[in-house]
Amino acid sequence: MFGFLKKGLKKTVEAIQSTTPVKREKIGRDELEDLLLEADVSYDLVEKIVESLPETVKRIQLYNTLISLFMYSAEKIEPHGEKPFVELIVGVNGAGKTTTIAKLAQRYKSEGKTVLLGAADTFRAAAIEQLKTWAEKIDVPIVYTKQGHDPSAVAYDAINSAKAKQIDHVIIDTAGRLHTQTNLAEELKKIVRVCGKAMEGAPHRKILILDGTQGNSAINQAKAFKEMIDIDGIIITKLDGTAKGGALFSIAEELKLPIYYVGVGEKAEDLIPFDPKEFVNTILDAIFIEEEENAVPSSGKTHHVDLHSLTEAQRARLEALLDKDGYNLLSKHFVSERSSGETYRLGINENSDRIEVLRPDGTVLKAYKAEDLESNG
Ligand SMILES: Nc1nc2c(ncn2[C@@H]2O[C@H](COP(=O)(O)OP(=O)(O)OP(=O)(O)O)[C@@H](O)[C@H]2O)c(=O)[nH]1
Repeated sequence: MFGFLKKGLKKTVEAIQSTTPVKREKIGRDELEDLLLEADVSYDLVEKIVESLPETVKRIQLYNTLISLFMYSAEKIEPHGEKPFVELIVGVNGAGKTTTIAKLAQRYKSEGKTVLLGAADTFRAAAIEQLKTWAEKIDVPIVYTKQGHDPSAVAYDAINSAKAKQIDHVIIDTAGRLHTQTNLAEELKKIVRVCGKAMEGAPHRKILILDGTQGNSAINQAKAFKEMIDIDGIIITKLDGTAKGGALFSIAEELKLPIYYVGVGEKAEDLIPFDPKEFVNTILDAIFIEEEENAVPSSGKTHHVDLHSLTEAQRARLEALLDKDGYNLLSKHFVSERSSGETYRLGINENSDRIEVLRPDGTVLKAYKAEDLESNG
């Protein structure tokens, strides 16, 4: 799971690292302000975050501030009682609604649940076709009608069909645009009412899909949908395609809604549950040296290795082992050894057979199994 979010935040992490290329234990407020803006956290929120922090900020202090922005985190709603569990998906055209519906359906299927789709974006023929294509691809039933027909009727039929067949989940697509905004609001409200008639309590979740590449500019659009119908939570798509991942902080804070999932690619499996802790830590990993590794002294006798004396193969292996960040950090400090007199070192620990990257004070930054380096060396 961790790897998936990391992949989704790759561009955001790169944006942060363009401002702060070397990881550290503390960061100054000004620099922090720059990197948060670079990651598309909204200006007002950046001010608010920075104001609450001291002049130099430690990882744990920033963690506490950032995590509190996600206090509207998602409760895990377990479908309970009567089937089906009905989800209504709303959002503007192009936000990734159709793809996200397919991803959700795929997720439920992989959990052993049955799913039925409702194509209630009857405004555009292409929307119906696109959802039908996905339904076929992931092999789930779909209820649809002709373009221009009543979308509420589709929602009603979808729920009834699922009730009759004892299907676990119904996911209903809706239009992202109609002739006017008022029409859209009326249509969505009507669909909600009709879902409630088909099944008490439905729709169980009204989910807004936001295009992650829009960053903060998606907030006003989200507020408009929130006013139309009472949205329960958000899914942010296309996180992989943007350096604006920091906008998730502003989105969560401004809308006071949980983020259920994030989309990190175009394939059906590229939808991952949003975990605020993992999100904050991935951002912090781009800035700070990992906290739990702080101040762990090296144990045993360490035999230092000269980076420049490694063979090409060992170097390549080391680079793969330490990951780019670790290797770059090591090389950078190693090269500057003579000028600064302080260097991060690579050591082979004779007692534990570990390879250790040591800070200038002798504490361990990272440790790896020695055999991993030697096997290919
Ligand atoms: N990279 C990436 N692309 C995505 C993601 N989610 C959706 N897309 C792409 O975004 C484009 C728009 O997605 P759709 O699902 O067609 O959007 P929509 O909101 O249903 O659009 P309409 O059908 O026009 O309402 C498609 O090319 C998708 O493949 C994601 O998480 N990552």
